[in-house]
Amino acid sequence: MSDLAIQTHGLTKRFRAQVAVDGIDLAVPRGSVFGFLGPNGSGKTTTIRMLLGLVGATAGTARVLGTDMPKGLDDVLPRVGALVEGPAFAPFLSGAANLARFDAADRHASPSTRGRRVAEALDRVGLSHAARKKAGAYSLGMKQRLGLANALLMPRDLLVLDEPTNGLDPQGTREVRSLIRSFAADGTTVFVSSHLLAEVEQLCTHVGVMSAGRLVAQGTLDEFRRSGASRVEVLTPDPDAARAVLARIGLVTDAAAAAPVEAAASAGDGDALVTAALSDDRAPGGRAADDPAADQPAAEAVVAALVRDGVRVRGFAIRRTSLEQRFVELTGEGFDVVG
Ligand SMILES: Nc1ncnc2c1ncn2[C@@H]1O[C@H](COP(=O)(O)OP(=O)(O)OP(=O)(O)O)[C@@H](O)[C@H]1O
Repeated sequence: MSDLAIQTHGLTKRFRAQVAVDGIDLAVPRGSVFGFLGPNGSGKTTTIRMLLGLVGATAGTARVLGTDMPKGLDDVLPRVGALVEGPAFAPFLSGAANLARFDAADRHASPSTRGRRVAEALDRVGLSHAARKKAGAYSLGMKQRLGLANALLMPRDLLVLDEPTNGLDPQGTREVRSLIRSFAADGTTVFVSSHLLAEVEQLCTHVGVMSAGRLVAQGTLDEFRRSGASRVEVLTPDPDAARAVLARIGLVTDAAAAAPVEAAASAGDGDALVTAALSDDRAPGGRAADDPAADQPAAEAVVAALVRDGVRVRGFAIRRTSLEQRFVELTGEGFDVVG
C-alpha cells in the first residue's frame, strides 16, 4: 500500500488558452493534514476538482488512496469525504432531512442504518440541537458544519476540503478548524485548501504552495520554517577584520554598511554591523535540489572563528526569514496572514 494518500505527476488543466494547473507533482502523505496554500486564482479548486473526478485533466496522472484516477473513481469516492464550494442544501428541509437525502443518493449506504448515520454525523459536527431546523435558517457556520457532516456520513480515509472557513465569522472559523483537528486526530488524512497562511500554520502538518498554477514548494511545515534564508549579524568595531573572517569560513558578506550603526542597543562608538547570508534560499521540494547550505558553518562556529582572530564581537544574531516573508518570496504575492 502506498504511503501517499494523494500523488500526482505532471497534473495539468487548461481552459482554452489559459493554464489553470501547470504540471504539478503533489505528494500528500497518509495521516497528514496537508495545507494546499495559494492566492486566489492559483489553481487550488481546479486541482481539487480533478482529484475528485469533477473535471478531467488535460495531462498528467493522479492517484488517490493508491488508485489511479479517474479510472478508480467508483472504488475510491466512497472512501473520500469532500467539501467543495458548499453542497447545495434544500433550504426548506431540515438539516437531518438534507443529510438523509444525500445519504439516499449514495448507493453504498444501507437505508436501514440511515437514521443512525445522519444522527451520528450531526452529533460529530455539533448540530444535533438543530437537526430539525430548516437548513435555510442555519447560519453560515452551521451550513458549513452541515457540509462537513455530509462529508462524514460514511467512514472516510481522506477528507478533501476546499476553503472550509471561507466566509465564516471568527467563531465559525474556530469551530470548523477544531473539527478538522478532530478528524485528523482520528487518523483521517485531510487535504485542505486555503489562502490563509495563519490557517495553514495552525492546522497543518504539511504544506504545498501554489502560485499561478504551479506547485512552487511542498514539504512539512517544519521544513518550511527551516528553509528560509538566514542572515548573520555581527556588531563590531572591527568590521574589516570581521568581513575577512566570515569570507574565510565561506560566508558571503553583504556590502559594507554606509554608516556606523546606532540603532542596536549594545552599539558603542565606532561599532558597525557586518551581515552575511548564512543559508541558501531554498524551498523544500523545490527543484534546486543541491544543498549548498549543508557546507556552511554552525552559528557557534562563526562566533568562535571571529573571536579566535581577535575580532571584538559586541553583538551577534541570526535572523531567519519569517514564514510569511517566505511565502511571499515563493508566490511573488502578498498573503492574507490573519484569520
Ligand atoms: N471552468 C473554467 N473555465 C475557465 N477558466 C477557469 C475555469 N475554472 C477555473 N478557471 C481559471 O483557472 C484559474 C485557477 O482557478 P481556481 O479556481 O482553480 O483557483 P483557486 O486557487 O481555487 O482560486 P480561488 O481561491 O479564487 O477559488 C483561474 O484563473 C480561473 O479563472
